[in-house]
This record gives sequence, structure tokens and C-alpha cells, in this order.
Amino acid sequence: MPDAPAARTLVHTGADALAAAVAAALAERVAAVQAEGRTPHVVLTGGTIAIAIYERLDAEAADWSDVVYWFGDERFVPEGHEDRNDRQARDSFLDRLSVPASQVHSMPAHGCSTSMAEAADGYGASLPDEPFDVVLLGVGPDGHVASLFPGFAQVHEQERRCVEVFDSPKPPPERTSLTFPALNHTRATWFLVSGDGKADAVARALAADGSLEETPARGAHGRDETLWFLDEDAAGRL
Ligand SMILES: O=C1O[C@H](COP(=O)(O)O)[C@@H](O)[C@H](O)[C@H]1O
Repeated sequence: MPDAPAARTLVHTGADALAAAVAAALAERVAAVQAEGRTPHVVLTGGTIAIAIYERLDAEAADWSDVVYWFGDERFVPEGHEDRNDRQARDSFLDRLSVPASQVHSMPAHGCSTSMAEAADGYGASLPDEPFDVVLLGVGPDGHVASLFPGFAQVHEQERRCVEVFDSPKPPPERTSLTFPALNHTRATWFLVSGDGKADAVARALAADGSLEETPARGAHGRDETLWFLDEDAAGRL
């Protein structure tokens, strides 16, 4: 298989401009896939900039109901809890754009009938065989993506597509997360990063040398495209 193309950075003046640009780019990509006669599969992330992007998604710019939505990670708290990434996505765009619940594949919540490991494996087994169209990823100041944290064994998982995470350094402590084999089964990976607090992580992720152990974001890439949507603060140490 040919090597994935090199990552590209797209730097915007601030968080608002970044959010508007990603919202427009996502609408364009979704509409382009729909024009090919396919239903796009998009992996959602949580996080501050992601919510700002979701709030800007324009009802007229694409058919948001004809998209299948997945999650890159989730907080293992009860359904409807405000810490849930799916709750944040519902509040910021899924409900507003009347996306049917059948199009949204949430990760299991605390209170489901299985263990976290079984819940993670069940989600992994439900993932499509075809590559995702776009995987959206926020990046933590420590360089984590999804719930793959520096120094955690889950960063190196090669067999399971979704895993349980205990003792997350960022609350809440219990989570489930796609692994790199699942996250990288995608045509496009878009990193969404805003703010000075993430500038070191961005610089480490894009440096020629470095380790996945220290900066998990180094491990995510798309088969056709890897884009880093940044604001000037997040790009400040490149
Ligand atoms: O815990 C998480 O954090 C990251 C980034 O969040 P932010 O608030 O620093 O932007 C997010 O990408 C991930 O999905 C989430 O579970």
C-alpha cells in the first residue's frame, strides 16, 4: 500500500475563524461524498473547539441527516450526562439539524448491561468495514487524541478496535476509545486545535522525530489526507 500523504497544516487567525473554516470544509466534504452516491461516515470528537465547529454547521450546506456518525471516544458516565461527547454533539448540532437517532452510533454509557471491556468490544465490532470518510480529532495539551493518553498501553493496541480506559489523567477517569487501527481506517483525518495551551503538543506531533508514547497524536493519519486545522496560537511553536 502506498504511504499516506504528508500531513498539511491550515492556520486560521483565531478560534472563531478556525471553527467557521472547519464547519464549511466538513459541509463541503459531506456534500461531495453524497454527490458520489454514498452516505458519508464521520467520526466525531469531543472538546471545546469541536463544539464551536458543530454549532456552526449550516443546515443548508449539506444533508446532515444522510450521514452516519460515530465517536472516536466517549466518557463512561451515564447516558445524557453533560460530560458525554454524544450529549455535546446532540446539543450542538444533531438535534438542531434533526439527525435521526438511527444515524448516530454512540458508545455505550455507564449503566449499560456489560463490562467496559465488553462494551468497548461491542462498539468495535459494530464499526463499518469500509473506511470512514472523515475522522475528527481534538488534541489535548498532553498530546492525547480520542482517549489515547501519553504513556498508556492503549496507544499501542493493534488488535482491538475499541478499548476501555481507566484512570484517564483528564476527568472523567473511565472512558472508551477507538484505537489507532480503527481511527486510521479512514480516508481523511482532521485535527482540530485551538489555543496556546496546545502549541507544544502540536509542535511535538508534527516534529520529524518523537514518540507515540509521549505524543499519541503522532499516531493518527488518514489514507488520503491528514489535515491539521489550527489557529495562530496553536500553531505558535511550529
Ligand atoms: O477528553 C477529551 O479531550 C479532547 C480535547 O478536548 P479539549 O476540551 O481540550 O478541546 C477531545 O478531543 C476528546 O474527544 C475528549 O474526550
